[in-house]
Amino acid sequence: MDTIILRTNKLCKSFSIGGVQQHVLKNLDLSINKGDFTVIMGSSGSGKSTLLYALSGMDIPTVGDVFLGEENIAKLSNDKLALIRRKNCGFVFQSIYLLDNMNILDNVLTSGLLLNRNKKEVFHKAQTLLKSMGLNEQDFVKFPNQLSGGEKQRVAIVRAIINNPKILFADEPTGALNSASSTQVLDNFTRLNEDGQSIIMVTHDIKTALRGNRILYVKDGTVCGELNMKPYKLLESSNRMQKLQQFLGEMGW
Ligand SMILES: Nc1ncnc2c1ncn2[C@@H]1O[C@H](COP(=O)(O)OP(=O)(O)OP(=O)(O)O)[C@@H](O)[C@H]1O
Repeated sequence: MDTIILRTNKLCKSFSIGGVQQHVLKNLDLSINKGDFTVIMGSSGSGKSTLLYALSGMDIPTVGDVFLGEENIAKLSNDKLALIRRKNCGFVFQSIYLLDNMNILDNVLTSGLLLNRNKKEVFHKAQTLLKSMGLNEQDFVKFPNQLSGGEKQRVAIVRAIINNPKILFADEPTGALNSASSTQVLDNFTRLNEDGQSIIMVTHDIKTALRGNRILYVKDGTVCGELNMKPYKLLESSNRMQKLQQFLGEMGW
């Protein structure tokens, strides 16, 4: 049976601009299963990033609940929320926020040591993960401005997973990358998911979305449709593309 790791209950998010309320998410009920590679799609401005931020505790809903396991993260103090987020959530964004004054290894270690004080263990894990992402030992002492965009994003993924997050959240992680670098980054997401990592990713890019096994479509403040597919490696890509295009067509994309 599927295990639900994240669940919303009547999730609403509104913004007030100049006294005018904009209701972006409206009574949204959603469950995310452990091990899924969930992709959130929808037209520009439909609320994809707003949903991702509410699901991950990066932002607080206006009304409603978000259960991460048993914990309702919509109702926590800022301090408690920050701790829960650090323990359970990893983040990868389109803009790559590495610390420019630290080398690659230190960027990863800084995150790892926030939760694990065993320096030797964190050091070993950081090196292993960086290598598994295709980075060489010579790269470890380089600074972010000495790496390509794709290499930097792979470091950002390592930093996001160094503390074994329950869920890896990604917002357009290949949005700023060229095609070859995007493929490398996506191959790493696929590999992590095959190893059991639950992933929730926002994208407007079909090639990126193909990596998911569950595609959610956001429209009118809610999830108005979903497509379930076999994991990426188990369903041939032309078949996958056809299914996704048909689904997106039905959704009015
Ligand atoms: N902090 C904020 N303050 C005010 N309005 C906001 C804020 N964040 C988002 N919005 C508004 O909420 C709506 C949804 O934004 P969101 O970024 O979630 O959309 P999106 O589907 O991710 O769009 P895109 O694909 O263009 O990135 C937009 O109209 C946006 O202007």
